Amino acid sequence: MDITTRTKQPYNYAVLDNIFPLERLSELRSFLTGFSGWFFHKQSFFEVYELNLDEYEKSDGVLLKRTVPEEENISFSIPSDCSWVKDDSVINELRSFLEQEFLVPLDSTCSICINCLVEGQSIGMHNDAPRIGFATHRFVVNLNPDYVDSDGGHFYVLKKDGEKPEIEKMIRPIINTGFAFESSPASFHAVGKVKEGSRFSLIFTYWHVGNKVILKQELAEKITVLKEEVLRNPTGLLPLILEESKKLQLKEALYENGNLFDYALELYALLKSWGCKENLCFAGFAFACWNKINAEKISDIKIGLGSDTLFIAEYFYGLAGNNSPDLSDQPSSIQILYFAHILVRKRITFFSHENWLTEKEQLRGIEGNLPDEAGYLYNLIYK
Ligand SMILES: O=C(O)CCC(=O)C(=O)O
Ligand SMILES: [Fe+2]
Repeated sequence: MDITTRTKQPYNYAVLDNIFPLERLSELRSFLTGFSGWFFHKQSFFEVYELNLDEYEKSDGVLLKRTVPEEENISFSIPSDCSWVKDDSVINELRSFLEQEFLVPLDSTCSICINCLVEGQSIGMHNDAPRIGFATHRFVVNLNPDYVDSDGGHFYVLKKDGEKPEIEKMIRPIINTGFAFESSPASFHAVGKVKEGSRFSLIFTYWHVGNKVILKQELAEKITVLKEEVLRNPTGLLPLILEESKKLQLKEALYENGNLFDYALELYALLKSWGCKENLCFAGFAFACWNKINAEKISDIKIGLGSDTLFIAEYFYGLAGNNSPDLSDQPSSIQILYFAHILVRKRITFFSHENWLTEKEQLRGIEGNLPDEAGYLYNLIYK
């Protein structure tokens, strides 16, 4: 494999050549030309035909599509001379490349898919910025022999600081060239309209170990459910807090990519689900509001909260204001609250390797003081 471009600007990416033995890709391309099991995938900014190889399993050398009830009497298979795309050796080699190129640890999961864009189709500008549990790194291999510029379907690396995107680099989707990149809020790219023939690309998708796909269920969905549960049956001080939140218009207050009310309530609900004492859970809620509301309003939210709750919240607020607080000599209640705060923010921020490293460093040594459920998440994200 040859690296023809390698850069961190405007985001981490590499342009590649001679990725696989050419015959392998030529065989795959010939097969795809006559393939009929495509899935039409349309979204606001793109329209493509997709072949999701995750739905296929190796069986006697060929790749067989797992049957789904609605397709009981159709079966799709990919011949043995193309089954190499799902070989562990291929998946592991590309993973190692991405790990070395971008200096990140990647999870064992890999998702593989083939895109086919026919005349008139394109993929509009997007960045694939990873939310919790979403893929973080991708390796795209082009599959088009005899490609000429008039075929269209160029791949564009885009830079978007302000309103107007600029073309940073154009890549022709010529067979055995490729593009590897790290998804982030800056990783804008697009595929121009196909003008002639069909444009195929083979895409390997990977996840950073700190943003594993199961975090969607284990964290994002769980937190949503927990929040709904506490709302359905508000006990203790919660009814009062909900009333105060309305007055404070927490739902209207933006926080990261969400609002302050959701963040505060999720923090409360997560701490509660870990079996934390009510005062610690409320301290979580109070802390979350501290930053965004003015001093007089804080006194409103103080109504009803016990002094120990306020003490924790106030103390924690001071601590969290410090960019890299040393948590190791803090009381365990503060460590737990800090960890919950990091987790809840994950749902409303984008994953980044740098943030993950900082968190890992900050949270070092607190593991033994976490409740079981929190310890499980800690291991899932930082181990
Ligand atoms: O099909 C392609 O060439 C690129 C698709 C894309 O946007 C991606 O893989 O993130
Ligand atoms: Fe993309």
